Amino acid sequence: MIRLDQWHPVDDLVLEPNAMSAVTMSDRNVVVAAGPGAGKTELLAQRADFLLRTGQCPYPRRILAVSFKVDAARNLRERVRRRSGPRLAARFDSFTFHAFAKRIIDNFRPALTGYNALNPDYRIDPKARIEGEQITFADLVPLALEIIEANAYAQGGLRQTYSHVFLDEFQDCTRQQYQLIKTAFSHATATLTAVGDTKQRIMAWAGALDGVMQTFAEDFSARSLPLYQNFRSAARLRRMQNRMIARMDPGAVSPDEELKGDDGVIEVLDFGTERHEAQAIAQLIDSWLREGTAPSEIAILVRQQPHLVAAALGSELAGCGIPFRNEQDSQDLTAEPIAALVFNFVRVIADDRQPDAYTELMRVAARSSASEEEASRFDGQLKRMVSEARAIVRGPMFRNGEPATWRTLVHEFLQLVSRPVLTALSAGYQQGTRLDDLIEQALDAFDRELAIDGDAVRALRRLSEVDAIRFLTIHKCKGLEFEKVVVLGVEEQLFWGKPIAAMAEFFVAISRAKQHLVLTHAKHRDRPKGVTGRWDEWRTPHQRFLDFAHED
Ligand SMILES: Nc1ncnc2c1ncn2[C@@H]1O[C@H](COP(=O)(O)OP(=O)(O)OP(=O)(O)O)[C@@H](O)[C@H]1O
Repeated sequence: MIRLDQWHPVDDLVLEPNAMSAVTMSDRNVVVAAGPGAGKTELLAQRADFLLRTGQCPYPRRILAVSFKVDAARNLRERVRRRSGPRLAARFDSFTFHAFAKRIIDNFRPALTGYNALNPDYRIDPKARIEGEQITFADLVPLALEIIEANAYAQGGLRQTYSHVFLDEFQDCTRQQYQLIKTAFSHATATLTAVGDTKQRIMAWAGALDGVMQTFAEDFSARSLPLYQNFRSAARLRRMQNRMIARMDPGAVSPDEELKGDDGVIEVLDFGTERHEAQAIAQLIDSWLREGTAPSEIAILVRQQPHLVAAALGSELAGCGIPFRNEQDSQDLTAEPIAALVFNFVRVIADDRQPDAYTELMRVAARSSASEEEASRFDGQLKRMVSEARAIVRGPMFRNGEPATWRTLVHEFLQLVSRPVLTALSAGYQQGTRLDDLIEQALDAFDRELAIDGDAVRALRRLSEVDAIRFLTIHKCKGLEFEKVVVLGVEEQLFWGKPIAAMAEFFVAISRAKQHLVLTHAKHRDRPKGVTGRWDEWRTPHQRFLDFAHED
């Protein structure tokens, strides 16, 4: 532990005065409002380090951080681990609102009564609620709230556990989520730090509370500390963001002299059809990769239906052998330890130059070994299984794109690892059919990728977080950043709805780019096969948004 005056920002980061005050604030709630790339998430990571290292969060108490998306929660957890090391980071719990609510339900489930009572092995299913047996994601926060409101033990437990609470992307907090935080912590000893940007408020349709940052400041007597920097984007990109800010929140505009410079690229590309668009963007991506840009630093953003809008680009990239991940379904899945285990096993079988995957496999799979002798026996069994499986997939009878064989091999491997080890991978795996559902989802995701070109190694690269470029909806890209961003389809037919909401989404999309932003539109997009709902073939560029790209 170090004294307060001995603490310096980790990695020698220079923090602007308000950021430094927010990071080192000892006993007051704080709300930090700032634009994209201002370092709000970084501020939380630095604050975690300050609190843990100086003992402001005294052992055994913990810090709770609540985000909206799985990726954002993981991002923050990893930043704290990198900054503070695993020992201190072990007292940092970074959850999504859903995961936080589920924890409360799992720990205090007997407090739920009547229609809300749940069996110990209840399931979560997006489709429907079945009394006692199954709830939907939308039920998680209200049920957790009911527990906290009614049960003094639950309330006391939370308050004793957490001395500090962080709220990331707070502008998108819904009424129920806010109520949960307020009920759990308002009269408590916990100190709260909320960060957000009202211009990035993109969840209004899902009930994000209007003016929640202001409400929080009043309810929690929080000190308001705005930030002014943008550490992410190059000058040209910042000027574009600034032109949008002038429209969305004139008071937050930066003075021109702070945004001078020729750094950064913005391109607006106009195409006749989605096929021309796909060919040109695939070529552009190919040139970026050849120049040395890492695949994980390239993102394709689409407002809605990325699997349809970006389908032509997906085929074009597959044709060029460029791995990509459509994160409509895989983003949350790859964060699951069981999916990582399944993919690592297939990786080791399909490609024998994967020492890291093999080591990871051993690390996870050998957990049940009680003694060295047992570990070495397990090691032998695993080696034998891997070499037999490799022989099968390299044998003359095996066609690479044959999903059934891969499934059998994976199931044999999981059996060897044993059920208790698998269920110990994550707290939720003991419950209901969650573990088996995730195994099936991982295998289905692999099958889908395998069906593209029948090549298991490429299928895995597409599922990887490092080797593949990412296709994301704007909602999924919140809080993330990339060197190169392509916003596909800046068209009236995609950016429809309430103008303020559509503008906020466009703002979130363009502000993810560090260096290079490409905005596209096509005049015509063929109706994809099998789509019977609304689909406009003829498209109009969203001129108002595209105009922000042009310097005056
Ligand atoms: N004080 C700092 N000095 C240098 N770099 C910083 C600093 N703070 C943050 N950064 C870097 O700037 C980038 C943006 O930071 P961060 O993601 O925390 O911004 P944010 O405010 O959460 O953005 P957004 O709201 O757009 O998601 C990151 O790459 C981060 O590492």
